[in-house]
Parts: sequence; structure tokens; C-alpha cells
Amino acid sequence: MKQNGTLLNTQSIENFDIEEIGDEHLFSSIETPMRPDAFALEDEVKIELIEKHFRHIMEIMGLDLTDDSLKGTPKRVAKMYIKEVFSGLDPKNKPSVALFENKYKYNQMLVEKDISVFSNCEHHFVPIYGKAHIAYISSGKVIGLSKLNRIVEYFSKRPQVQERLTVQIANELKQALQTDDIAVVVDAKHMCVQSRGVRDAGSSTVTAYYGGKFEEEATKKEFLTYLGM
Ligand SMILES: Nc1nc2c(ncn2[C@@H]2O[C@H](COP(=O)(O)OP(=O)(O)OP(=O)(O)O)[C@@H](O)[C@H]2O)c(=O)[nH]1
Ligand SMILES: [Zn+2]
Repeated sequence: MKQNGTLLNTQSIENFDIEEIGDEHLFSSIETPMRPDAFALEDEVKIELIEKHFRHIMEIMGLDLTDDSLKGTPKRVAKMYIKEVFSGLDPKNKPSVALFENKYKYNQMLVEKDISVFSNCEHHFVPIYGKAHIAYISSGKVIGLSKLNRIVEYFSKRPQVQERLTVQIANELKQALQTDDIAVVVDAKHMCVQSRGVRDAGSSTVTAYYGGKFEEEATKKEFLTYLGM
């Protein structure tokens, strides 16, 4: 088990306790708010701890964990959180981005549309699902197409609000492609709105980021035309 400063009390998994932190460590609002000791524990230790605590939650709800269908659920949930649906919290899982020279001198927009989004709402920990549409105009480099999908996937695999997801994708693209000429539209449904609370199964949420040339009406319009919007 790795140690990082004095924030973690990690004598044993049984006694494990996360200490309170003040808000002085919080990053700017574009960043997912993370504790400074977020990566002090190995993934395997996090899985063991989440399993233990999720078992407790199920017991509190009155579920019989000797049932053969339920008994593996705490471990399944813990593995799913760390290795799958929240794996994008850890920078070691960030996709590497393949860039190529723009040798064809292609200087129009490139649109990658209908990229699947599977995320989770940070307020209720239930799914957000929908589509992301991305466009950029090359400043000299071309990105491998699949990397656009991978960037969306990486930032989706965090507890999210849709606004932050949209801006995080845009910022990553700006940095990778060394251009401000980026557009991102996310169109998604939130299970916390659809299946509980207000229970409006018909509504969806659209968020958008337009940078550089995409702030100009004609460029934005061309992009939205490709999307049929
Ligand atoms: N802006 C924004 N809000 C979100 C997103 N996902 C969920 N929410 C909202 O976060 C809000 C949390 O409000 P609360 O009043 O604290 O939670 P709640 O009592 O469960 O609210 P209801 O969902 O209205 O029952 C809700 O209005 C959610 O719809 C998101 O991506 N962006
Ligand atoms: Zn929610």
C-alpha cells in the first residue's frame, strides 16, 4: 500500500479511514474535484475497501448476502467502479493520442459524430448515456480518429456533470491538437431525471463548446448541419 503524506490512515483495511480535508486542495471547476491523496492506494486495495463498504450498504438495506446471486455483488460493484465505470479518474488510464502530419493539407473541419457516451451522474451515481459529436480544424496535425472516441470514453468514466464532461473533452482536444478550433456537442439522457425524481423519460440534455473558428456563425452552422441539428 502506497503512502502519501499524512492524509491516509492505512494501518490495515479493517481500520482504514479517510481523513477529512479542507477545500484548499480543490482544483479549478473544470477539473474533477479530487482529494490530494486520490492515488495513494493501489487499485486492488481500493477494490477490497469498496467491496467491504458496499457489503455493509447491502446489509443495512436488509439484503441476505448468503444468497448465491447476491453474495458476489459487493466484489462485482467494487471491480466495476475501479476497473470500468470510474477508471477515468486515474490519469494512468488516459489514452495515448496518436498524431500525424496533415500532409494532405486538409484544411476543412473534421467531424466525428455519434460517439457513444456512457457516464454516471456525480449527484446520484446512476447512468448518463447518449452521444457526443466532435469537430476540429487542423492547425498542422491530424489525430487518429479512434482517439477522439477514446478521449470521450476516458472523461465519461468519471462521476460527471454533463457541463464538465463537455469542457474536459474540449480542453483535451485543444491541448492535443494545438488549436482552439474545436467544437463538442453532448446530447445525453440522465437516468436520475428519467427513472427517479421528476421521472421525465422524454427529456434529454444538450451541452456544447465552441472554440476559435467555431464561434463564427458560418462554421458553427456547417458543423450543426452535419449533425442534422
Ligand atoms: N447541471 C447539471 N445538473 C445535473 C446533472 N446531472 C444531474 N443533475 C441535477 O442535479 C440536481 C441535484 O439536485 P438535488 O435537489 O440536490 O437532488 P435531488 O433531491 O435528488 O433532486 P431531484 O432530482 O429533483 O429529485 C438535480 O436537479 C439533477 O437533475 C448534470 O449533468 N448537470
Ligand atoms: Zn443525477
